[in-house]
Amino acid sequence: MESLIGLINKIQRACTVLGDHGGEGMSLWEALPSVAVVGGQSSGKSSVLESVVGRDFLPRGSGIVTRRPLVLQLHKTESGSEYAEFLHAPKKRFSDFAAVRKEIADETDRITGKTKQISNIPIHLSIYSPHVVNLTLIDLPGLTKVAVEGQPDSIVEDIENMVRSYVEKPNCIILAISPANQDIATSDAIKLAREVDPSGERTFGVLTKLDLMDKGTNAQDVLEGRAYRLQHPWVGIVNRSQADINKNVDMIVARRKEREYFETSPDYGHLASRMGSEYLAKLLSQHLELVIRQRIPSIIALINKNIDELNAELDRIGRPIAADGGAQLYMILELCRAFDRVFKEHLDGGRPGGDRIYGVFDHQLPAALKKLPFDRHLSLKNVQKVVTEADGYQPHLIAPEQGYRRLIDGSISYFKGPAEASVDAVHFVLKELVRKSIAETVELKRFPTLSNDIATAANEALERFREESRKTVIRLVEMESSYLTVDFFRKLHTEPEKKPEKNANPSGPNNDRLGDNYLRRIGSNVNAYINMVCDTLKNTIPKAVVYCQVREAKRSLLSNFYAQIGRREKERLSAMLDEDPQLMERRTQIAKRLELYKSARDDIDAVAWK
Ligand SMILES: Nc1nc2c(ncn2[C@@H]2O[C@H](COP(=O)(O)OP(=O)(O)OP(=O)(O)O)[C@@H](O)[C@H]2O)c(=O)[nH]1
Repeated sequence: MESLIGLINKIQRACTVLGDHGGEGMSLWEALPSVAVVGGQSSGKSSVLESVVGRDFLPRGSGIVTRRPLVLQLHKTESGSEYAEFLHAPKKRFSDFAAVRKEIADETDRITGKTKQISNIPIHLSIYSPHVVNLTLIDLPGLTKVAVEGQPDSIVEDIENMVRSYVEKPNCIILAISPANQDIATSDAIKLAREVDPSGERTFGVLTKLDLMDKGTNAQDVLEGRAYRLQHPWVGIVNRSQADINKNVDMIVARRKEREYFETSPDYGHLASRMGSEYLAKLLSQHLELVIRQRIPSIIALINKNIDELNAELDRIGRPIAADGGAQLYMILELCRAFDRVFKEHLDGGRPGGDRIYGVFDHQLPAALKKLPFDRHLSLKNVQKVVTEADGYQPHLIAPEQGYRRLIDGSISYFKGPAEASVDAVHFVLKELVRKSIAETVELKRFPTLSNDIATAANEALERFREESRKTVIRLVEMESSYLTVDFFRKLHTEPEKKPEKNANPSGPNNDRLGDNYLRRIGSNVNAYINMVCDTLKNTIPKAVVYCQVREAKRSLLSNFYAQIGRREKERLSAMLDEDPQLMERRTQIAKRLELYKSARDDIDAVAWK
């Protein structure tokens, strides 16, 4: 049975290491049964604790000495020397209890400063001794009614709130200390206990200073449960008086004297076997064990629930990454592939965005082609200018071959603009899809560095594809200039030329040769040819763009990147898998917690069903 309390001690210590001392959520700490010592200032709390332990070790002084909760874990040893250990200084064994007292005071100041502030972060002290029973007690600051000098006015309320935060937990056993030389109706401890535990099932009433009661009065009414009823019997205590403390009266001696006091007391002799600090310690220990045993199923359930939640969170933020280079490379490749999958889904229609590429071909390109200034380029005036210039000093005899060529070349060069614009438009769609795909690849979320690297590599590749695509579409346009479709012009020749209407053009034959009709015909011939070229390019530019950019993006967006990382050193691979430091910290925390819960579960399994 004793090992049960030891078990809870162990879990409590682990909770403190993890920074779990209650607070938000349902923590393991809060599920563990504990005994909290509550009482007004000078009610005798420290004295009770010390006589339960059988040692002087608590700081004494005026004002609020206890300013942080002290979790006191008593471990019964079979034999050997007595010593104490603090959780915050695990390697140090204290066998001098005066030094323990000093360490408690120093450690209190470490968090609260030398001010008279209070803190709810507990100090953990373990005492190993053959003279104690296994028990965990929490010493809390004494309830007070007024702030003393140097303390903020809020201190009265702050202390009460802190004490309440401990005792209101359903798993807290309340050791309510009241001095017998005060009316029990005015006891701070009873007042608070009644508030948080109205039925009195987890409150143990302790009456101190029985020896200081006025002559002729006694506390039988209280101790026999008539003055204030609790589920558990009241325990009367006689601690060392201030004079005893000053005379350094030994604890063991004090215990003996206390025993004698009850045995010989005319008022309490009949209750002697149920009075005194030794009896109190046994009573608490037994009760604590009982409570722990009752709580085990719910503690296990809580542990399991916490384990499930932590595992779920780990799944969400990702498990820790492997340490060896091969595994890291594998992981990077897997992550790249995950990204690539999402990217392809965008292009292939599984996710939105790929259709915007078709929008470029279906809408942007035709609209740009339509806007080209052919009407200006093939205006009568310009046709005349180009043809005349091309003829030079010797006007053409049959047909203005050079003029045609110049007009056609000039027109075709206009196609470069829309062709390049299509390349750019598709480039930006692809870039945007890369950005989106990275954001949507859940596996990548935890790796900002790798996400960045992938984005850079993908964008570099897209830039290369764009350059290739640009060259190709320009080439397509230039090809149209380099060799004209002969058939088109041959057919023109066979069509009968419309006779100019009589008197329509009264000018001479030379004028007629470059007359409006003649020029208009040249213009419309060129225009018809350009329309044909335009129809061709409207079809071939998308083919070139898809071939050079979209198809390549699907096929080899990260090929260069793969080749690069394949050659990288292990250090650079781990650097690529760098994570958000907060996330890494959180994962470490979760791992620690998981370990605590799992080992607690194992420990409980091992002990509870013996
Ligand atoms: N005669 C006698 N004196 C007692 C008894 N209990 C406590 N005292 C004295 O009462 C004074 C206060 O006792 P503490 O144990 O320091 O009380 P506390 O509740 O811990 O006080 P704070 O830490 O100041 O809140 C000390 O001088 C004790 O010696 C008792 O049962 N009999």
